[in-house]
Amino acid sequence: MSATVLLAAENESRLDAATRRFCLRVARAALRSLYDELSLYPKPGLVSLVDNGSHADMDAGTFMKSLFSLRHYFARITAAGHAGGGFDELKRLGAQAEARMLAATGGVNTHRGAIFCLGLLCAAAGDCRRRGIAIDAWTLRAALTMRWGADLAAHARAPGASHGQRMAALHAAGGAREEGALGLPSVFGLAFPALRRTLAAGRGWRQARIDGLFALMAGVADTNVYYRGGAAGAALVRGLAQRFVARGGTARPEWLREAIRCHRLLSRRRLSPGGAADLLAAACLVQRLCEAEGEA
Ligand SMILES: CC(C)(COP(=O)(O)OP(=O)(O)OC[C@H]1O[C@@H](n2cnc3c(N)ncnc32)[C@H](O[C@H]2O[C@H](COP(=O)(O)OP(=O)(O)OP(=O)(O)O)[C@@H](O)[C@H]2O)[C@@H]1O)[C@@H](O)C(=O)NCCC(=O)NCCS
Ligand SMILES: Nc1ncnc2[nH]cnc12
Repeated sequence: MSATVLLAAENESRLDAATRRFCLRVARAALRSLYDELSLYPKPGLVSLVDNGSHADMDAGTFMKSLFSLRHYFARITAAGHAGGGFDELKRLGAQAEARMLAATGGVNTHRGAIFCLGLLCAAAGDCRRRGIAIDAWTLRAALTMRWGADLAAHARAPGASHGQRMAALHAAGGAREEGALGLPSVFGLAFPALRRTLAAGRGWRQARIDGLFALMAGVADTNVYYRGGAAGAALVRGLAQRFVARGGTARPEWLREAIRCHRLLSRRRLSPGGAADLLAAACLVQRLCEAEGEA
């Protein structure tokens, strides 16, 4: 990826070479994080490189097309955060990215939640960089809430009839909008700590992502699950994940067998925790940004 190609449409003339390299580094970390999520198996009901889980209209190829279509977006939204861009600017870039994703996938929504959550994290990284602040989980969250928190709260209250908004009204499930308004609590408070704990215990990146995903499924109001399975489906997903976590997650030798059993059960019921998948990718991005800062 060349910097000129990635950032051609916006900001290019205003960015110095070091900032441009920074935006590209963040964009690469975002794409790798989406791949971290896609390539993980088993993921209950979700698409992976192994199978399509609960989905008839998408497979790993659809996700790869979607991922590729987002490569310019993550660099641009990082640059927008760096330039002190307001919420309307971030929303505009996100809406463009959604349109590209839908064009690339033939109209299938693969990454709407990820465009939102990872986009906000990229913008927050840009904001930290502009202010000369080291990037870590705390500074990213602070940048997000201080810079765009009020607009995100208003965005969460806006009326509308998306799947997410209908589920929020029916089941009091917050979904992506509430996540954004509260500064991505499921990323910073559930998934990222789970990733860190498993890595600190020496169990490796695959197990870390599995523990991160189950922590999210146990704790998140995923509007995608409500949309497909109603309150009973959401309770089933939460209950399975809570049991997996309570038994020690991947610390137990039987974890893989149990995770595959959950995957088969949710796939049979056509339940898909797509919001949790997007939030897992966001937590992977926080981890990757923290690692990159450590190496810088
Ligand atoms: C804020 C927006 C993301 C809109 O959110 P809203 O809730 O109003 O709208 P939805 O159109 O329903 O999309 C929300 C997507 O967010 C994911 N999600 C769900 N719960 C959570 C959660 N707790 N936290 C984070 N993310 C969550 C979820 O994405 C996954 O589901 C996809 C499939 O969804 P869907 O098409 O509904 O499902 P199917 O079952 O396949 O439906 P059928 O095919 O059967 O019809 C899956 O691939 C995941 O991606 C929801 O889809 C946002 O749109 C917005 O306002 N954006 C502004 C632009 C922007 O992003 N700007 C950048 C930063 S400001
Ligand atoms: N791997 C996946 N399968 C289904 N929906 C998703 N949304 C985001 N990632 C997903």
